[in-house]
Amino acid sequence: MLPDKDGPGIGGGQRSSPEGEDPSVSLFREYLRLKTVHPEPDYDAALRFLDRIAEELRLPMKKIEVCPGRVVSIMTWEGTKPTLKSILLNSHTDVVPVYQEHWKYDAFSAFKDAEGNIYARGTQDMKCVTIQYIQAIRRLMADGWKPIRTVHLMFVPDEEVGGHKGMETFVKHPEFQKLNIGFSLDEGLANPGDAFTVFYGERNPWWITVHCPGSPGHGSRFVENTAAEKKLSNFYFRFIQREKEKHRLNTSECFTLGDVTTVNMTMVKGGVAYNVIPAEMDVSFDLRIPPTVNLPEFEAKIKEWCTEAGEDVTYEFAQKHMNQNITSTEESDPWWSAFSASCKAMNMTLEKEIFPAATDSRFIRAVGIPAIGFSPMNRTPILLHDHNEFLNEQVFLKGISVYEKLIPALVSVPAFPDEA
Ligand SMILES: CSCC[C@H](NC(C)=O)C(=O)O
Ligand SMILES: [Zn+2]
Ligand SMILES: [Zn+2]
Repeated sequence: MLPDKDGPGIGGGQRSSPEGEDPSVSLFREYLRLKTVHPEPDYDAALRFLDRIAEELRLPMKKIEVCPGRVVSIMTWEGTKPTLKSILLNSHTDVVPVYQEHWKYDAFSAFKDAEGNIYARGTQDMKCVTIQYIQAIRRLMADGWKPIRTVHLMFVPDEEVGGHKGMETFVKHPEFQKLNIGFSLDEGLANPGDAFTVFYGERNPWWITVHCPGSPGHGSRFVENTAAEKKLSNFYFRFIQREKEKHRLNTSECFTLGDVTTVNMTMVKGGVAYNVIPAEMDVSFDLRIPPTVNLPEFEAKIKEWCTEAGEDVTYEFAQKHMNQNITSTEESDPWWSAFSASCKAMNMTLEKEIFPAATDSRFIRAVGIPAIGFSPMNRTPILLHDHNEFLNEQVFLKGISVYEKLIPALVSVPAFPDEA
């Protein structure tokens, strides 16, 4: 017996689904209620939920504990030609914290308003995509369709805190090699217009802390060479004044945020009292650098700005991604051609961009696997990490139909000469 087309199959039964609601929406809302929120995500709840789905779909589920308490789980739908390269459908299970006082509803209640807008942390980033993959697979199974290439649904922890105990470590694991992945899909962003955005690369995240030592003393005196005044501000202005990037972004028609460098001062530390000049001030920056920028040259500039600010000014990295691989979106590329043709057949307009922030796709691309960032949400404001994150149920449901076409298109990419 095949799983039911929409609702849970064996052992399922619709759980607490409001009258008349699409079972896919109910499943989505159930997943949104799991508190996989940092700093202490309830990953066990997510694993129990995913175990149940694997049972319903009758798919084997592999679990690999990449770090203590950090499990990557993989459901595998074996293809009829399992030696061919597989398709990875990746999603992260964690979500970022909320400022509950700024939300209209409880951020973990998955409240649905009269317009069908579902409010919860993770509606856009990226619990929607997880459930859309699952429900598309469920429908394809119910139709009796069989994949040629193997499909892996992967669920990873800790994307929101840099992926060190998640995808970054897992791509180096022998179990990752065994998956024999040829092409990967992962998260993208909503698009407020009619089009859908697809991401073929990402800016490199660099998180830097600059240490500025200085002369201490009494807060009432003229003190030379203080940490804050002479060094920190020197460095900051050198850094920011050289950034003409906002102007470049605003004056070029074809640029999006992913094409320019951004620098933001995000943390300042130092000082013990109003009247004690601190012996050191530390300032941290979040830099995002497009794949076209020469990274060693960029770092040389940072070094120079430090030296100009003061001989003893130093810096250290908390995050330094160096790989600049991008995924081909040439029509001659078989993966892209299958992806874009399938979207065209669904009358979807695609806008190709560099992702302005960072996702786990950067680790996938870094090991040489093509990856596209795509969350099928159009006519939706970009609200990831924001207050009142929501997704409309109709947009969500449309996304399932999109994957129902997209997955068969990707698994049907003919064997490459080296796969035969
Ligand atoms: C650099 S690791 C943190 C990942 C996070 N991703 C997103 C999509 O917000 C970010 O870009 O800040
Ligand atoms: Zn995300
Ligand atoms: Zn996020």
